[in-house]
Amino acid sequence: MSARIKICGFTRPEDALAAANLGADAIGLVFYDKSPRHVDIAQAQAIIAALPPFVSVVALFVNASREEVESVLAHCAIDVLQFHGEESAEFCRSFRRPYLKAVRVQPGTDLAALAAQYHDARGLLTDAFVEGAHGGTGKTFDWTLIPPQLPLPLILSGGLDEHNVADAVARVSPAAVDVSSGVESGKGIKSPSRMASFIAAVRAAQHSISPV
Ligand SMILES: O=C(O)c1ccccc1N[C@@H]1O[C@H](COP(=O)(O)O)[C@@H](O)[C@H]1O
Repeated sequence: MSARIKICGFTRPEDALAAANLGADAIGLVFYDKSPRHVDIAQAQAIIAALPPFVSVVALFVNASREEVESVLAHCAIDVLQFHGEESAEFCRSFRRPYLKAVRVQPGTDLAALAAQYHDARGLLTDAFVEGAHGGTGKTFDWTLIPPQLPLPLILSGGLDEHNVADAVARVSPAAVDVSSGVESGKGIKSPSRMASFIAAVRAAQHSISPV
């Protein structure tokens, strides 16, 4: 299986369209108002309207209220929810949508236990633990903290970029990778050339692991 690619934190329709045209499988929209990549519903609708068919739209939340999540779902064509805070499994599954649970990994994080807790998630998304931040920091973490066998698909994120993603794919064999800062020219502004290099690096790493 080739690693699927999600690029997160779009604020402009033209960047999301460029990502889709370059081959991204999914784009992420950040509904967290403390993020420099935050979008409101009108911005999200414009970004989604620019996309071609068969590109998944992921809505990212950090400890949002039920009403906030439901409002986004009511107004935007969202395929997958991504929860980046301390949301319970019960809360995540209550929307009856595919969801990803993000975990900020540090020594002692029990990923196997978290995979059991969020067993109905579409994947466990591993990000770097950075004190005081919920994600999108551009920091990597120690990938050896990821157990070799997890009962959920692993989505690797945290500080990935065009220079380290091939190594990450070769070492961790994730089901998918997720990147935000590492393909930007400024906060919330995605660089077409960095996105192209990132996607090419993932594909090349995959090809060297399984050439057919
Ligand atoms: O992108 C953000 O601003 C953000 C804010 C709060 C929580 C998560 C956020 N982004 C997600 O963080 C990871 C890692 O991002 P990076 O590549 O290290 O910048 C990724 O899953 C983003 O979707």
